[in-house]
Amino acid sequence: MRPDLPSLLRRITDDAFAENDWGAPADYIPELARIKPAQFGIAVAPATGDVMTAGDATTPFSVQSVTKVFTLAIALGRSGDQLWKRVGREPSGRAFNSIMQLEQEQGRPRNPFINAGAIVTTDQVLDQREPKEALAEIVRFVRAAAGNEDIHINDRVAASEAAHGHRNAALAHFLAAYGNLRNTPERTLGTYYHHCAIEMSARDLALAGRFLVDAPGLPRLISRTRIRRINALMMTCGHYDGSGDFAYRVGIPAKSGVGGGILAVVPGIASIAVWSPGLNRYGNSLRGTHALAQLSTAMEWSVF
Ligand SMILES: NC(=O)CC[C@H](N)C(=O)O
Repeated sequence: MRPDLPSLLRRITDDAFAENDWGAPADYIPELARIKPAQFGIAVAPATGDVMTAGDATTPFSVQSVTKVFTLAIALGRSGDQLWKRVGREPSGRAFNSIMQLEQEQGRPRNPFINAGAIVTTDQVLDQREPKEALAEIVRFVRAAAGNEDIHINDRVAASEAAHGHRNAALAHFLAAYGNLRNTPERTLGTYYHHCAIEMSARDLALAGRFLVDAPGLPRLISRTRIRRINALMMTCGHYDGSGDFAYRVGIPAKSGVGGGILAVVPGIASIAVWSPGLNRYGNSLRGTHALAQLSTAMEWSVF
């Protein structure tokens, strides 16, 4: 028998706080490095009924790479399958910020969820517009999905990343060298850092993820075909070189970010967000991954 969800969320949260090993926050973005690791929040937004939360579920955090899901939806909405000429749909088997593969594969990133692929997606969303117009579109989309007009970009986090963004700058320049960037590396990177610096709580993120659940009555921001495809990419590529292990342990489409957030989707059933800022060796939330494994096992939510 499946357990009662609110008490399961409380139990998962108690288990997280009983642990000693929280992992380490991202150290290459100074504004994120100083966040206390021992924090944990979880939220489940079911297809029908109210959102349920436990732990630090209303504390805002930097969603970082989780925004790649939203920018992908927007890029596909603006230019459809044209995007796939510039970026692939295969797992990379490499770290999110790997440079080597991009050179080997002549500037066409493996997928839209590694940094190189997300920089291309951002460039596509930017089109020939001013960065602030593209950012306004991204923030509007996220606010509409979450139903919260207060969601915003933390400029300090964006500036902190820009000041230390040598690897991303290298990736953007590689892309430009292979003719796979339409805007200057500086403009595209500035836009990319700012959308990565969107801040919201686990509760808001779970609500924002409902557009990928595909159930009657939920906000319909993109077509069903696109929902299915974005979920497929989240399943295969959402955790970088940890994607196989995540599918094995959790078994649902999900996207992580170095701010410690993970957005996960149980198709037709619920959107889930967890946040715990300490990361595992793949750069994915350590306690967050563990919590999702507990939740999907107890609820029998694995799609397999
Ligand atoms: N995995 C992540 O969340 C990485 C996002 C971060 N902004 C970066 O570009 O490095």
